Amino acid sequence: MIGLNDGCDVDIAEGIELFEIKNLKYKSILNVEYLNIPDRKITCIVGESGSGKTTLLRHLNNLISQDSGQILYKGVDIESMNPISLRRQVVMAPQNPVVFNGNVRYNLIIGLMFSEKPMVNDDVLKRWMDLVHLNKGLDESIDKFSGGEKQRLCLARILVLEPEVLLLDEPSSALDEDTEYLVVNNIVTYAKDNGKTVVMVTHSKSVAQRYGDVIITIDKGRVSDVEQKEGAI
Ligand SMILES: Nc1ncnc2c1ncn2[C@@H]1O[C@H](COP(=O)(O)OP(=O)(O)OP(=O)(O)O)[C@@H](O)[C@H]1O
Repeated sequence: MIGLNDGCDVDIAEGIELFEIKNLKYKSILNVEYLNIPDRKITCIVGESGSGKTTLLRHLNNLISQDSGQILYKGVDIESMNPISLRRQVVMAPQNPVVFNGNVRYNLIIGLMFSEKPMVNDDVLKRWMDLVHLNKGLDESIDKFSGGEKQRLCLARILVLEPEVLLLDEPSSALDEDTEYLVVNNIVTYAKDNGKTVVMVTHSKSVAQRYGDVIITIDKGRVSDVEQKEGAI
């Protein structure tokens, strides 16, 4: 059942905090006193390997629950929200792509099949594939896909769902630099044009500088820096 506090109908002004994190502690991995993530902006999370970036991202759609503290989404404590309702609005593309036996079409629509959203036709699927520069046929088997192709397939599967918030964990880690820029550029452009919020973990400082409205640096589980681009918010 979708609860009253599921955040679906709450409309907030662009740039106002979409997520607010207060005194979050998780094992010895995360210790975040305060952090906010603005609505309809591109927030990049950077930091050394093992600093806690993925763990922070996984908290935002309640894939992990904090030991203490609070995360608010549109002012609502996510612990009080129906997790399914939350994850329909806040969708994560994990670092290691998950693919399913079958063809490209099946891999693209499998998320839709479990959502309450209407099915889309092949033309729409092809448009999402173009957006992530995946030049494959919908009937092709994914058996022989490279790591980078699987990664783009997974990104397209998330985009098909058109969620309010895209949590992207190293979305271009398996891509060469040129493809990385093309794909990230297209996703960012789509998000900006359609009022979506992106929270992206990236190893690439240049990607963060180029696309992030806000750049959050995590160091040993703590927020060590928040850079806000001039005029971004
Ligand atoms: N479920 C868990 N239980 C215990 N330790 C964990 C768990 N998940 C992650 N860790 C540890 O927490 C730390 C942070 O992991 P996390 O994956 O969040 O880092 P990261 O900054 O995303 O790293 P990378 O850039 O290498 O992906 C690491 O030391 C990791 O080994």
